[in-house]
Amino acid sequence: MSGQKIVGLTGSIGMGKSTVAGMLRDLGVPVFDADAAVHELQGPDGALLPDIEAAFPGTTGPEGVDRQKLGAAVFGHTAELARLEGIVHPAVADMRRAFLRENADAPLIVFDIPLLYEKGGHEGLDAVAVVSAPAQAQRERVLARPGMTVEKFERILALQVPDAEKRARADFVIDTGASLEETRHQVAGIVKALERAE
Ligand SMILES: CC(C)(COP(=O)(O)OP(=O)(O)OC[C@H]1O[C@@H](n2cnc3c(N)ncnc32)[C@H](O)[C@@H]1O)[C@@H](O)C(=O)NCCC(=O)NCCS
Ligand SMILES: Nc1ncnc2c1ncn2[C@@H]1O[C@H](COP(=O)(O)OP(=O)(O)OP(=O)(O)O)[C@@H](O)[C@H]1O
Repeated sequence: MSGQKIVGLTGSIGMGKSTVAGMLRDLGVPVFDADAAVHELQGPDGALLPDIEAAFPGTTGPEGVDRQKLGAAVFGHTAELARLEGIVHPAVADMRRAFLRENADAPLIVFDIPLLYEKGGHEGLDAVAVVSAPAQAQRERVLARPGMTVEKFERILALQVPDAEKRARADFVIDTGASLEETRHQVAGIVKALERAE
């Protein structure tokens, strides 16, 4: 056995997961970013463009997937979202396996998986860390994003396992409701604890 620890990092929309992933990388922890994998697969020359165009005509172009258009086609539409997931998720799983092979020697690695509790993906994880903040902070952060509307935010929230349930199921909760420094401190503490644990 290598003794390597694999930790899942998750959290609902706008909770600060990407920010925490950046803090982990700053500490030298390799982080697999499922969202970045999706962007690569859907970007210019992305491997999934032909399949997505066939399933959702008019949603791709030279720049890759038009995320506004594809989002409008799937968020709030169960069958369409399931169809898109059937195209995207197996390809992401392949990229995750490749990442694991490339980082076989790291004592601690993190899988940043936005939909860990929604779609599964616990297999092979030693622990799960949930990034969380008060609902009001989440709402303000998300609604400040370009292209976001209250309607879209609420549709996405309805698709996600509630924050309270994520917190209850997690091994670690990282609170992003206070300052970035406070969050950085929590992240460093968790990394230390995991690297020490046998
Ligand atoms: C439809 C797409 C193109 C819209 O892109 P857009 O940039 O507008 O939104 P983004 O990806 O940032 O998602 C916004 C929020 O919705 C959530 N969300 C995305 N996909 C899903 C889903 N399948 N189920 C529930 N929530 C989802 C994200 O976690 C995030 O909190 C994109 O979300 C997509 O391809 N989704 C399907 C693939 C998938 O499941 N990705 C999630 C990570 S593996
Ligand atoms: N203490 C904190 N920890 C983390 N993020 C914070 C904190 N305070 C403020 N923020 C801000 O909150 C925002 C969180 O956005 P981020 O992209 O990290 O969220 P996310 O959970 O990855 O979102 P999504 O799931 O929608 O992709 C950032 O703009 C970040 O600067």
